[in-house]
Amino acid sequence: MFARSFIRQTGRQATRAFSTARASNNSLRNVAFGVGAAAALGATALATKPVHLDAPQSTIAGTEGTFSERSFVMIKPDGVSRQIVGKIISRFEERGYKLVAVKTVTPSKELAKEHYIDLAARPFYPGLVEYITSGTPVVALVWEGKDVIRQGRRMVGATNPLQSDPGSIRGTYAVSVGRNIIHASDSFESATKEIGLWFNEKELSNYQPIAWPWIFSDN
Ligand SMILES: Nc1ncnc2c1ncn2[C@@H]1O[C@H](COP(=O)(O)OP(=O)(O)OP(=O)(O)O)[C@@H](O)[C@H]1O
Repeated sequence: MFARSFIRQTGRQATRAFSTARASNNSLRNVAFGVGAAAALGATALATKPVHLDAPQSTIAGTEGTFSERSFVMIKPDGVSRQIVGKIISRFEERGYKLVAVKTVTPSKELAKEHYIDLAARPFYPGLVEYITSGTPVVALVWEGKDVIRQGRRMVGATNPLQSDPGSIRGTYAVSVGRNIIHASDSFESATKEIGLWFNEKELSNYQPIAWPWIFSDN
């Protein structure tokens, strides 16, 4: 009962939170669009049916800004080789995030290059591809929950572990920027690209963790 009402409530809250966040940005544009639309549809349309330009984005990364948001996280070969996979997974589980997919992958050069394609012009790119394709596998993960992309990045810490907060994953386990243990999506667009690159839809699970009402409810 509690869980069921939570699911209904979280859906409403997510919608509400999303509408609030978007409302201020979009109100002027909506008014402008609404006036144009009203001319086309007749004045009644403007009075009774608000027109929204930006619907929440829904992709393989869930719906941005809601409880279904997903992030792609990868434990890199150094994390696997150092046998801290369980510790890293525990951090996300203990925070309350839902594990939606997990697998070990020994990435091909093509996959590693595509994953880091935005960095192709950087001098460290060839070494980065070598590192990710060393032959030791990575652990590819998808996590789901409220604000998981932003919070995931905070939990991972700054790119250079010497600048990562001490409590973060990189700040706890890493020292060198070239061996920084873990990757996490940095935006909804990146999460969409990365989850789609490493997983197909059928590999992503859909279930309700029993503790979620205790983790995500707002009063
Ligand atoms: N100066 C560097 N020397 C060597 N490797 C680097 C350097 N800068 C970044 N890298 C590697 O490239 C990865 C991608 O760099 P990016 O700038 O996208 O940081 P990030 O988003 O924190 O990292 P990631 O994408 O792995 O989560 C880093 O995690 C690190 O492994």
